[in-house]
Amino acid sequence: MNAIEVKNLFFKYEKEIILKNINFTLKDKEFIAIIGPNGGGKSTLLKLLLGFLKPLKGEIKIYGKNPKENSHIIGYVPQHTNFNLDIPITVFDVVMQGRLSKGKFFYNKEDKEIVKEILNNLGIYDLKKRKIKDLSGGQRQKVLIARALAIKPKIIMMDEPTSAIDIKGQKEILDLIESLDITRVVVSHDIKILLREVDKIAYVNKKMILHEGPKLNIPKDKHFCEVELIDFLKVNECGI
Ligand SMILES: Nc1ncnc2c1ncn2[C@@H]1O[C@H](COP(=O)(O)OP(=O)(O)OP(=O)(O)O)[C@@H](O)[C@H]1O
Repeated sequence: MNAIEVKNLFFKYEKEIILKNINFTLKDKEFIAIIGPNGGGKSTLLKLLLGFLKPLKGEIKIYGKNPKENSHIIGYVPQHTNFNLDIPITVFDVVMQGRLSKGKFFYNKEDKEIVKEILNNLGIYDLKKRKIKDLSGGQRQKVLIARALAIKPKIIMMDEPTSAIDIKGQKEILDLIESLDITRVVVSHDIKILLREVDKIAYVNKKMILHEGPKLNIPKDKHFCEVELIDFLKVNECGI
């Protein structure tokens, strides 16, 4: 069974069509990067995959079901810059939200162990008592990834995970995403993601241009260079 199946997907907010005839599939544990210009429809596509928006036409299946029916296996990482820093909440509490999001108000010993293990795996165990507002952008992003992983998802969807983070933090976040042994959908402005072990690249600008692995070699891939991506990369040759 495919992790994601999108067939003939169309979407519009008001009159203007935002996404037109989008088709793609993603297998279990694959990694897709969704790139494209501002306003091209990347976040809208992510919201459709998450079940936050309904297609105008077409079909989306996440592990064989509608996104809403399978929301318990979808981890979502919003942009860390949207985090409300006025709430004096600790790292542990934020990550624990991932265990409590199924109508459960109290955590048990097992939940605590799961959260501890994730904090350890992500190298942020020492931050567990720190307030979110006192963390760097990169640390905050790791906490949001940890929260998404706490639901034990089969698939994780991330919106601009490296935005507003310094270069060292960006590398750490990309390393972390690469190391995850689950299906990954990452919307990004950051073309460095193209140099990572992605299985597919979707360039979204109303329509989608899909590039598939097995191993991507963007600079040498003439076909991909010739399409709109070259404008996006803002270079004359398709080097990154
Ligand atoms: N809630 C909304 N109502 C109406 N139009 C919207 C809404 N959200 C987004 N749009 C419009 O839909 C288009 C696609 O927006 P979207 O946020 O999906 O693009 P994006 O590729 O994620 O852009 P960016 O890279 O700037 O985040 C844009 O023209 C945007 O103005």
